[in-house]
Amino acid sequence: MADHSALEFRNAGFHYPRCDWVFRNANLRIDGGITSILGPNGQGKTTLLRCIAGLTRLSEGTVTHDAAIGYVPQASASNFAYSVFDMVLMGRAKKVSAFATPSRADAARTREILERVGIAELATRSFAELSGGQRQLVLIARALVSDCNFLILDEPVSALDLRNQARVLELLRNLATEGMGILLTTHHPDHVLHLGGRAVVMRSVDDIRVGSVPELVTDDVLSELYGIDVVSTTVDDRGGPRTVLYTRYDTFADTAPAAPSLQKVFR
Ligand SMILES: Nc1ncnc2c1ncn2[C@@H]1O[C@H](COP(=O)(O)OP(=O)(O)OP(=O)(O)O)[C@@H](O)[C@H]1O
Repeated sequence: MADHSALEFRNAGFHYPRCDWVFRNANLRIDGGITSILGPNGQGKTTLLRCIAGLTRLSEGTVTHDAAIGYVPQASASNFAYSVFDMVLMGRAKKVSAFATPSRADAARTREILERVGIAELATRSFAELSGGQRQLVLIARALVSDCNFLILDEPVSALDLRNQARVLELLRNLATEGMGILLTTHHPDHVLHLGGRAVVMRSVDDIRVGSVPELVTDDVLSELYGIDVVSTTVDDRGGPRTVLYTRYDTFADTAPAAPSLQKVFR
């Protein structure tokens, strides 16, 4: 698996028809390893991902990459009556020539990935009848079976219970160790600390920062980004001291969202 793929935005901007810019003047380089995108609701995380994956065309600027991208959308309700096995097998479509049927090797790879994602027992179930969390795991499997080398995931754990969140985080870390590039959006800064690597912080239309997680994902940045007090503390974990985040939910009413003073935090 290649470990040198990079995604690059130059002077990139996007707006929906007859709407304001979602982002503009974005210059970002995202290398292999794990990169997590943080930003408030509606800031443009999904739009940015879709532009990087080539599913949505930029309004200005360029996006370049040399990666085979696997895209995992947010899991949503579905009427697809396909079995889970067939849904995942469809991820092989690019590998199967037109009018050909999937080979034994395609089916074997599908079984292997179902095992790896921990959903082998769902193989014969109808995708339409799955829970949101189960669907999310199936969509991850469908991207992986394409043998991509850069996985782009939109809120991959948003519908998952704690154990399945841990399962997906572990899977992403292992894939990154094997050389897969990982780019994800999340509303869980604690997951970003756990994953390490790099972060993209979407602060405003023309203020998108990239940096290492320790440098960028700090109390001050998070508090100003979400407009609520977030404090980090150190706990003794089995592996030694670990930084964890504590959100002071009771500060909701007295904290202004996204204060302009964020500039000083980034300086
Ligand atoms: N099809 C569309 N047409 C017009 N505006 C859109 C469309 N899709 C999204 N938007 C707007 O673009 C902005 C960015 O949306 P996007 O879904 O990328 O944000 P996000 O950061 O992923 O949000 P969330 O965290 O809530 O998932 C929002 O203001 C949203 O209302």
